[in-house]
Amino acid sequence: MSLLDVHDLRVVIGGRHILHGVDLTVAASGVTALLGRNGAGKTTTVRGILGLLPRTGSVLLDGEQTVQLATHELVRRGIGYAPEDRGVFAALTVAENLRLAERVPEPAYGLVHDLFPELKQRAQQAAGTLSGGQQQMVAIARTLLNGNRLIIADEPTKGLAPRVVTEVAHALERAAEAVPVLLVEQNLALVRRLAEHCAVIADGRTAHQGPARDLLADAEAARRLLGVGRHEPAPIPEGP
Ligand SMILES: Nc1ncnc2c1ncn2[C@@H]1O[C@H](COP(=O)(O)OP(=O)(O)OP(=O)(O)O)[C@@H](O)[C@H]1O
Repeated sequence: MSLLDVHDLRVVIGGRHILHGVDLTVAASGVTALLGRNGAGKTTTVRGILGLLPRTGSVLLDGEQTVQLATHELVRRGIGYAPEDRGVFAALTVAENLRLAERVPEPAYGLVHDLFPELKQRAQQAAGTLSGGQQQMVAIARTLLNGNRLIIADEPTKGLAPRVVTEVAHALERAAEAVPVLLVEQNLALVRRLAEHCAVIADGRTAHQGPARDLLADAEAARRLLGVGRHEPAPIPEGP
């Protein structure tokens, strides 16, 4: 079953056609990975889905057309977004960052503190003094507060040390038990561990969709679509 069905998504920026027809199905549970080489159009796809860029095509959320909706309406309909730059307010505390994200009368702090006990311990710490991994946890935690139907996480492990990648992977794995996740990711070890389904974008269109396991097991396809294969990343340990 699918939660989000994107068909023929197109985005033009400054007269340049960035997306030429992206098709993407996000499963109603677990993690769906959005893959592609640098500059393929992954972030533009996410920003198009969220209405942060002018777009055409079809974006069905639970069967309902949303491509005409503004971003704040999509947020109200339950799409949570952890952007690539994390969007954390550095001068505010962890607690203040979370409070600013509250949209519902009873935010799910129980779930957030269960998944990220460190954020409870660091509630009064300025978010700018957190490590990259901890800031990423704030970004993911914000998406979990409001009972969202879908979380979109854009390269949550980018620039993080391997040990921290493991922590974020574990957090995402647990988050996906509560809410379906669309995960933009270049780290194939993380995709292998977390994602059941995947879509690959190349040059602004969908080049492949299917079970993540099948793509990662096909070295020739992975090399052709993702430019990887000879330097397999080390597996991410279970944990922590
Ligand atoms: N605001 C913009 N103005 C002009 N070109 C843009 C803009 N945003 C993205 N692009 C171009 O669109 C293409 C796709 O960019 P996008 O950021 O979606 O790729 P990506 O797959 O997310 O890449 P990465 O993995 O490097 O983040 C790139 O060629 C990029 O230079």
